[in-house]
Amino acid sequence: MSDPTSLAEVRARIDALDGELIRLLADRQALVRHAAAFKADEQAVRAPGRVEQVVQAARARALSAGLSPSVAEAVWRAMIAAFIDLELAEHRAGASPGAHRARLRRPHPAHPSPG
Ligand SMILES: O=C(O)C(=O)C[C@]1(C(=O)O)C=C[C@H](O)C=C1
Repeated sequence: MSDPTSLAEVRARIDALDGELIRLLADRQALVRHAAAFKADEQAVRAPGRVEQVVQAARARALSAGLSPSVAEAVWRAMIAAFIDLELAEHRAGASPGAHRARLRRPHPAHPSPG
């Protein structure tokens, strides 16, 4: 990666990377929602053993990619916590990923779609 020559360039490159991260996170979210549909209860949704496995894998990958392992761990723990909240909400609603998408497409009562 070439060195940026101004703060504006740094920020433009960060914005571009954020766009890629958002696309990747949307793909990850779709998989997480499918995972929720295979789980029987809240304990299975939380899966603390799996969380530790994913975090340790992120630390190891970070190390070989030149990313600080502690930054990777903090980011992964925050991301997984958010996905667990999403899975729990889906579980409590008793919804499949398809049903959830249908719910998301429905206009919010406070913000009806125009026309
Ligand atoms: O692996 C799972 O079971 C997931 O639901 C994915 C995921 C994750 O975001 O990596 C989310 C919630 C936890 O249960 C564990 C891991």
